[in-house]
Amino acid sequence: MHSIHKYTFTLQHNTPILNDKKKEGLRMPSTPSLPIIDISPFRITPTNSTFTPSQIQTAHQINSACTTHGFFYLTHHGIPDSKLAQVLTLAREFFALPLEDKLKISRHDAGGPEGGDGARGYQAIGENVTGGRRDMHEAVDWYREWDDVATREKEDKGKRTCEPLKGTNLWPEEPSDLKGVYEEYVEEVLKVGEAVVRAMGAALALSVNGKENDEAVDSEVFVKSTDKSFWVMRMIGYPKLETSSPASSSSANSAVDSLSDAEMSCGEHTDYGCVTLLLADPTPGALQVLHKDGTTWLNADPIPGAFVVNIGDMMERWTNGLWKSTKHRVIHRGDGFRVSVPFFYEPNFDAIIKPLEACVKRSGKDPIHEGSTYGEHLLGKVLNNFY
Ligand SMILES: N=C(N)NCCCC[C@H](N)C(=O)O
Ligand SMILES: O=C(O)CCC(=O)C(=O)O
Ligand SMILES: [Fe+2]
Repeated sequence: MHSIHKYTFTLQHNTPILNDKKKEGLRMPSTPSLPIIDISPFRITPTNSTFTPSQIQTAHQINSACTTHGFFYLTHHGIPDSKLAQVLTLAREFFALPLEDKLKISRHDAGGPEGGDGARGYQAIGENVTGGRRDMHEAVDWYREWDDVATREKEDKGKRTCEPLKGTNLWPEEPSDLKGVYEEYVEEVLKVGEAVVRAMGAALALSVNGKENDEAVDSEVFVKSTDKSFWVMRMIGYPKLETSSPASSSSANSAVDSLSDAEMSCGEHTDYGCVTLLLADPTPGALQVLHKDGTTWLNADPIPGAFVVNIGDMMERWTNGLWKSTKHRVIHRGDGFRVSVPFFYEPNFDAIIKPLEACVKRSGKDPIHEGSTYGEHLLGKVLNNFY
């Protein structure tokens, strides 16, 4: 297949980024790249509880990817390339509009029934914060409509306020076809998310069950907890960072880590929920993934037609750390304006997430969390996300 050849070519250029300034110019020995996983065996809802050989193969690949990197490429997901291209083109067209037009869907007009600041809507450059520092990107966030959240009556018992997540999604008038295309995209990508968490359930069951555990993992556990996924879709625009530092070279290998005040397109973070399905334009070197060694950053350059997938905090909690929500960041010093559209396939807002008993045993560690709802975790994050 000609496409395989293309993938191999791309991955050979997935070289580690050096952190130590003194090593600048040297090349590290090649570090394993992110794996490529074909999800097609899990796109069909199972009719019985046994896995096919191709499902078992995919499940093993997922277990290995989630154990080592927490990141992988996903192919054969069923969304046509033309649709992916259209989503990115519309994002680019939106961000090219004058600021005053983009502010027509500002998040400052979106919060809850009373209006005011919310998490839904447009966020201008410098408004997003990661790790206490401003990010150099602009974005629009859409969430599952709040009216769909099943058991929200538990809210506001003096402990939390869901206000920032209430309100309705804000859609731009221009480009005029953005809303229709994106709403259709949400439907399609939700199915991909479901296939991925079904495969992850299988992966966990196959790797954990039958290994001196009293309890087994229910391979459908993630599907059940995401059947009303409180998803988030972000449309992000990244201007090229100014290369103000002398250490910065033309490549992504600049010793940016030694410059504690270096500008970030998006500072290092983990994602919050289950599974992130990232669609990004072809700009190389921008998205960087922290290697297991804790110091080396790997480029997660896009592969045409594939999603970059990573697991979030709730997966780490469920598996009691067997799988890690890996840190990543964006430093865009490449050419042009970069756009990406991550889709966060998350648990239901009120799903209680605690370490699975079988995973606790398998990990040989105490439970890493006592359990709480995904909504609580999300609110704790969202409230610190804006300047
Ligand atoms: N749902 C997710 N992952 N949204 C994007 C998170 C980007 C990092 C965020 N500013 C933070 O500080 O966590
Ligand atoms: O734009 C990207 O490549 C990744 C963005 C990201 O990590 C996020 O929004 O959580
Ligand atoms: Fe992220």
